[in-house]
Amino acid sequence: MTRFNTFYQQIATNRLSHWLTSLPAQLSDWHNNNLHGEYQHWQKTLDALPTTKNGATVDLQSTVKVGELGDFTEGEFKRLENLMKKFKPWRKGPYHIHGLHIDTEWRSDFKWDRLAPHIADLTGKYVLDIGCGSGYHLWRMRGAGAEFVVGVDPTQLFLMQFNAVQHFINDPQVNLLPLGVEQLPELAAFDTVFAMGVLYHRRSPIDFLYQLKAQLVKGGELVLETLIVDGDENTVLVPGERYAKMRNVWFLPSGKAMCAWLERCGFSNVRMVNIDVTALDEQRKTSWIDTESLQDFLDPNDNTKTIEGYPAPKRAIFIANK
Ligand SMILES: Nc1ncnc2c1ncn2[C@@H]1O[C@H](C[S@+](CC[C@H]([NH3+])C(=O)[O-])CC(=O)[O-])[C@@H](O)[C@H]1O
Repeated sequence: MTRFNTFYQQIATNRLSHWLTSLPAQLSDWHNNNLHGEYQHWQKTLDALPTTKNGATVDLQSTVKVGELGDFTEGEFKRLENLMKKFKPWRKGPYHIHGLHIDTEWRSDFKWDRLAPHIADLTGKYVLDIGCGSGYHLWRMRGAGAEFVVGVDPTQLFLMQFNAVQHFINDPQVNLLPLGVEQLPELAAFDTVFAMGVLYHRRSPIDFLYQLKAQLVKGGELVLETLIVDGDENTVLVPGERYAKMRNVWFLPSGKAMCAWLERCGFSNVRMVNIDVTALDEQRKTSWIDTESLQDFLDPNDNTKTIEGYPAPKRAIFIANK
């Protein structure tokens, strides 16, 4: 909880101070009633991570990298690797921690490279990443100059992975809170809001778009990334029980439909800036996950289809202003 106390102190004196009316009660309720069965175990793993004595160099501009190989003794390095493996599956990354390459299932840097040329300059900005996973993109936002970076994600293992990386980078301007988007009050305080890979998990996508808008300052920028299908402004796929073996997938609009939804919700300057069919080098099985990956989610005889026969994952990035 100490980490959240520091966060409360920080926001007490910045433009997020109004969040203090609801956040401490929410997070203490989370801590008292919702901790994952493995939480205490994970916390012990975090506490056992080795510590560097001297300040390490941090590179967040082209990668997420802290320190160098050789900063730790061989024994400490082995301990670092074994402890980090206890937080498997590592889905979003990669991370380079004192020479340890956490080769995650996803190359999240590919997504960052696709969006970076199109977004407003983040220098000095307050940014929010909704559904941030382990927080890979939070670090890249900070690397791009953001002044204060907040991520929210309800999956507690991802909070642990973030805390493990934060243990080494130690940047108080980057924070992850264990909250779902539906738990956010209307903060109207962020210059840029990112919502990537989340819309298709929401049962009410239009309500979701209003929730995102409510976090932005007037004129602020939304960066939304989601799965799309081919079609016109009236095309939306609602898959059956599973899509690419995922159970919680609801709405896959066409690019045109997604733009129309954003406009209908009152966003302006709506544009689709990138379309990309997910390739097998972006999402793949590595030694940092024990589960299946994209290759297993596609039709083995036709990689243009999911195993259920739907169009294979195609993702698009949308930018709009409040
Ligand atoms: N109610 C919710 N509120 C907020 N987040 C949620 C919610 N429910 C689930 N999530 C979180 O949304 C993230 C989606 S993953 C995208 C990660 C990153 N953004 C990426 O673009 O690589 C993509 C995928 O798994 O398909 C997960 O971390 C969930 O815990």
